[in-house]
Formats: sequence, structure tokens, C-alpha cells
Amino acid sequence: MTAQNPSSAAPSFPSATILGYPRIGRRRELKKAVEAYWAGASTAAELQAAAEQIQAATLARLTGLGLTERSSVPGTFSLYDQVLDTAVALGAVPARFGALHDADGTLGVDAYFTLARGNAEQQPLEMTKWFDSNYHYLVPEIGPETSFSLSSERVVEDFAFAKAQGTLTRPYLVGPVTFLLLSKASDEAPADFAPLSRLDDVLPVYAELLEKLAAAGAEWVQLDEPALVADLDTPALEVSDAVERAYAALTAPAARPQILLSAPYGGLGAQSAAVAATGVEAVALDLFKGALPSDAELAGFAGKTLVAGVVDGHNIWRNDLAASAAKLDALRAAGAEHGFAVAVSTSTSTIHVPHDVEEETQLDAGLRSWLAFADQKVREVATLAAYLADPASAQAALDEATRVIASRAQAPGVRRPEVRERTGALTAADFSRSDYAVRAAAQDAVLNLPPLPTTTIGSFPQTADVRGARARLNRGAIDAAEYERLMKDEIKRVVDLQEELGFDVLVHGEPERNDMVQYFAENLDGFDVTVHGWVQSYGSRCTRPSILWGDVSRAAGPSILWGDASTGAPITVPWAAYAQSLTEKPLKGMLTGPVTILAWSFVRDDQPLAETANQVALALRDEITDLEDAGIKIIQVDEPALRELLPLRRADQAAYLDWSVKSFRLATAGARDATQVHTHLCYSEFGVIIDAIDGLDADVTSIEAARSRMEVVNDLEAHGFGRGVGPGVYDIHSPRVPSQAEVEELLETAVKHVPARQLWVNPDCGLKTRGYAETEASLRNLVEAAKVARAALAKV
Ligand code: MET
Ligand SMILES: [Zn+2]
Repeated sequence: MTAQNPSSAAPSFPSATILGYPRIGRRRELKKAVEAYWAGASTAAELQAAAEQIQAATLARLTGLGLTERSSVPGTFSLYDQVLDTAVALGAVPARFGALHDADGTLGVDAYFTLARGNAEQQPLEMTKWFDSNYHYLVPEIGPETSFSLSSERVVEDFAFAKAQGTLTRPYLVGPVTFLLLSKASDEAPADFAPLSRLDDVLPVYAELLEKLAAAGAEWVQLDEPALVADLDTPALEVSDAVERAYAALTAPAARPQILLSAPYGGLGAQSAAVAATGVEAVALDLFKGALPSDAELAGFAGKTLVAGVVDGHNIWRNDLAASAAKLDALRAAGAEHGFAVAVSTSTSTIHVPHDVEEETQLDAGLRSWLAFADQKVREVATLAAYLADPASAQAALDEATRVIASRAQAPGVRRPEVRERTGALTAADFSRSDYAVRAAAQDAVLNLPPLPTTTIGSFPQTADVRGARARLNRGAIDAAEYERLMKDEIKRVVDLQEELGFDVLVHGEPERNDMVQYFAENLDGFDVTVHGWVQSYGSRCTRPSILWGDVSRAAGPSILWGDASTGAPITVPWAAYAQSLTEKPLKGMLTGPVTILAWSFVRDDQPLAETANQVALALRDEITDLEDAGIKIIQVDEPALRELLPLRRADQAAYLDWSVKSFRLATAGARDATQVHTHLCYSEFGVIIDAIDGLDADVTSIEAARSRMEVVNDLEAHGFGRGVGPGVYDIHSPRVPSQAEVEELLETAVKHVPARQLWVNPDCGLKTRGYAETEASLRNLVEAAKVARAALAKV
């Protein structure tokens, strides 16, 4: 079959689609398949067979759910990550990896995984958050030396596989502008190098791939350009110019599929005109998070198909079909006037939500009826497309959604007066502690810590024994008393180890927590947890976010010993108190902060996040009071996700930082002066939000820093950060044991930028993914290095 020029006779865009579908498989089959391959337990052919099985199951499922039109099923399968897929297709391999290409110029599956996971000599590509989601992509490294050539035709092969199964899919690639905007400059690049400057060099490779896809029979291709909805460092005008040049080049060739340019995660804003001016045949807009474009903006889409992303791909709530229908009515009218067609889609890929609500049979039937996972969203999109074609045909489904959403608002637990009275009565005083000087004096008197105090971030290695005990408890093979005994054994082991190593502030090790958010979700009213609700975090790693659906407070406890009816039962106190009973040293209580609990859960969408955050904060505030009453003198409230929820548009950032910082302060401001409040941040660069970090007003802040060789201390110095701070000196993301000399060196750097009396010595993050042997060796070096640094201070 020869490729066609997508002109007048070209097939129109399908009336219903989604921008992407989960790739991990309904039972995480992809995780099992790739991990078996990495472990050498299966062959490349077996991995390929497993990948095809997942793709075949997805094709069958999506067509069964109603995506039956040509090109309506997106070809978004990936073995690891879509940005890596695109980098490998373009042949963009960093020079530091040497020659990864096969003799025939292709990058095979082993090269692909080497980039994702590193090898003996090389660190993998860096990993970072994909827009404002909890999905992590691999960051391509691009420099003047990067040579681009078509190096993998996996996207063509996947298309051909689906076609052989009887489905004409819509192949997916990260678009050229977003690909380069998300890349970082390579090690070889000069200081002022911008990857976007290589745009003209990647375009021919994209064009070659599009030609191959057309030859294989693809009628539409999806080029994903989410970078257009975010304010990045690159000026907006340069981005518009790149869009213009990129799509002029990609739409010019005769032999190509028609192009859908997708812009998920927010409104196009200033880039709308540039996108409208391109020759692409369809544009997908996020009309869930982004507003409906103005009439003038809509006029620009004349001649195209506007793919209306009215069903939220990023959260799990059932769509308000009547509200979506109203948006579609407005678009249909504008389309008739301006001459564009309208199709229906999800706002983003559904990669951020689990597969199917129907699997969660243990959930309350009412709650289940409020939810839409990926499969339910496909049906919603199909219903709305039917509405566009014939409103009457969809009326019953619209009414049903309206009825369910109304019942959700009335359901018990969704709005609880006792919770609302508390948040409604808050005053400014509830958000502030005494002056730091007053607190610091009170804390010094109680704690008696040496200079450069040593501590850890909270978790210790989660051994197979610990995880096995939890599995046995869940299976009913052991009872709660036996589980408690096993956890206490582990806590004692962790406390004894820290005593032996010579730490100044101890932790209990968090063995009882499966996950730092889910553990709290299981102990708070207003939350539920799923059984099969896995979503991909990165590569083969998945998380199972909890569902925050109702008003939050601590749940009533199993015994009257723990708390009263109004403030619920303590969650962490028995474990912390037991650990404190084993040592004379201060034992640090450990809580997860409100922003992180929200960021790593599926959060109710029926009220502002700020209100929900304050409810969580008050529950934590109650917990802090109980920890204090149990004799705990230091309490850490972790906020690793503080940076993650930062809005993509600069104009929205101040409001977010305001409520997020306030919720942390509300959680912690009830603490007595003498109680030392710590916080912990990791997972991203924090320079841009250093004011907000200061605004948290924690007495001590530990921040991930080892991997970036202490870069953050420059930000702290520039800001004039005045309270305690522990820049991490041990990179816990790798099994490597840092030498004592290395830690000493990092501490020497730190004391040059931060006054020594403010400095703490700690790892980058918790140790739960590490093994005991390397942890013990690393912590020993850390404590010894602190002693050396302390002695050096004493001399001056
Ligand atoms: C991702 S931050 C983790 C903090 C937590 N206290 C731990 O040590 O595991
Ligand atoms: Zn951390």
C-alpha cells in the first residue's frame, strides 16, 4: 500500500478517543516480564511475547469498550517510558555510554534498558516528574555533539502488530518541541547550550518515522506536546517559534499520516495561536484543567478537528457528563460557525489512573459508583461522542451521572459537621508558633545536642521478614498481637543499631508502614484503599494511591486507651513511645505532611485542595499533641512532594504555595516551644521554592543534596536560611557506600555556606529500599565523618 497525501479524501478523526492507556497490564504483567528479563530469568523473545500479550489484551479491551473507529485506539504501549522511546527512536544516546548502537545502526532492547537503568560504569539517564503528575520520565541528554538518526522502529512494529490483530491504532510519539524542552544539556555541551537549538536536526528523523508509519498504513499519528501548557525557562516566543518551524517541517511531506497534536495537563494559553497556525489536522485540548478557549482562539482552529479533552485523565472521579455535554454544545456551535470539527477525548493519557473500578469489589458500592478508572473513562468518552451525534441517545446516561454525583454530595462521611466546624473556626494564631529564638532556647534546654547532630530520615531497610510479617497478617496467618511483637523486635534492632553507631537523634525505623502515605490513609477517616489500583510511577515501579473521598480526621481507635471520639485514635504513638522507651537519646516521631498525603493520593475534586489539606493538617496536629504527651520531643513531618504539586503556570504558583505552606504550619503550629519540629524534602530541586521552605517555619529541615554535591547549600546561603538544616550527605538511591572521606568533604562544603551551629548530618532520604549491610557501613562512615567535622570545629 502506498502512502497518501492527507488532503481532502483523508480519513476524518475518530469521534471518540483517549490520549493514552495504562501500559503495565491489569495484573502488572509488564512489571513481571521486564523484571524477569533484567534478572536473566527470561529471553528477549519471551519479553517481546509478554509485551505483545499486553498490547493484544489492551486492543481487545478498548475496542470492546467502544473505541471501534479507525485510529481511535492510541498506540501508547511502552516497555519503560515514552520519552525514552522517543529518544531511542531518534538515536539520542549520551556520549558517556559509548557505542550502544548495533552494527546495523539500531538501538536494541538492551541498549534501551541500559539508558534506563545504567550499567557498571554509567549512571542511568536522570529521572524526573512528568508535568504535575507522579509519573517519572527519563531525561534525554542533548548537546551539539548528539547525532540523530532513526534508531528504533518499535512504534512502527507495534502499529503493525495491532494491525495484524485487526485494529488500526494511532501511533504515539513525544512531539519534537516537548522532547527538546524536556531534555537537558549533555555533559559535553557548553554552558549556555539549549537542547531546543537542535530542533532542525531532529525534524528529519521525525519525518522519516512518519513516512514509515504512513507506509505501514497509519492514518493518524499523535504527537504529544504537553510542554506547551507549562511556563518553562524558555521564553514563550521562542517556544511559539519552535512550534511553527517544527510543524511546518512535519506537515510538508506528502507521505505522512495526519497529525494529532495533543496538549494535555492544562490550557494552551499564549501558545494557542501558534498551535492553531500549524498545518496539523487535529489538536487535542485539555478542557478539564484548561478553560474553554475564547471565541477568537476557537476561530483559529478552522479546518481542523478539535479533540475536546473533557473527561479527566488524571484523577478517578466519575465525569459530570451533563457539564461535559454543555462544553461540547458550546464547541459544536463554535465549530459550525468557524468551520472545525469536534471529537471527544480524555484530557490526558489515562496512564495516571488504574485500569478498572469493577476490580475493586471490596469497596463500598456507593463509593465505587462515584469512580471512573481508565476503562470507565473510555465508556464516558464514547457516551459523550454519542451525545454529540445524537443528544437524545445519551440522555439516560447523562441523567444517571447527574444522579450519582448528587448522591455523592449527600453521602455519609463526605461532609462531616464536626470536621467542618474545626476548619471553619481557624484563626491566624492556629498557623503560627512562637518566635524561633524562643523555641530554639527551649529546645536546647531539653535536647542537649552536640554541634552537627547526627540523625536519619526515618525508615530503615524493609527486610523480607518485615514485609513477610505484614503479608501474613493480611492473610490472617498471624494475629495482630503477633504482628505487633514482630514489629517491636524490628524496632528494637533499629534502635540498638543506632545506639551502637552513635547517632544523636534516633528513629524507630518505620517497619510497620507499607508506604508513607497509605499507612496514614488506612488510619484516617475519609480515605479508602484499593486492591488492584496500581499506577505506573516509573519503569516497572508502580504505586497504589489511596482514595481521599470524604472529610478527614483520625479514625476512632480499637481501644479507649487511644484518644477520644472527637479527635480519633493516635496512629503512630504506640510505636514511637515503645522506641523511646528503649533509649535515653531523643527519639524522633515521624509523620507524613498534608501536601504529600494529597499529592500521593487520589483527592476529592468537590472542594478546593486547600480545604482538604487543612482537614488532613488538623488530624496530624492531633497526632502531634499525642506524641508530645507520650514523651516524644522531636517530631518530623515529611513533605517530599511539596515541589511536585507546584502549578505549571507561574501565575498559579503563589496561591498554591500559600495554601500548601499554611497546611504544614497548621499541622505543626500546635507543637510546644520545646518540641523540635523537623521537615524533610527530597525528589526534586528546591532552589525555586526556597522562600516557601523557609515559610514552613520548621526548626530543622533535611533536604536531599548528596547527588547534586550540595548544590542546595548555595540556595540556602543566598536566602539567608536561619534555622536548622540537614543537607543530605549519603545518596540512598544507590547501593554504593560513601566513604568517610567523601562525607567529610561534603560537610566541609556545607560549613562554608551554612553556619555550623545550624547544620545537621543525615542521609538524603529514608533507607527502606536499601539492604542492611550497605546501610550499616554507610551510616558508620556518616557518624565518623561528623565526629571529625565536629573536632575540626572545636579547634577554630
Ligand atoms: C520520600 S521521603 C521519605 C521519608 C520517610 N520518613 C522515610 O524515611 O522513608
Ligand atoms: Zn525523602
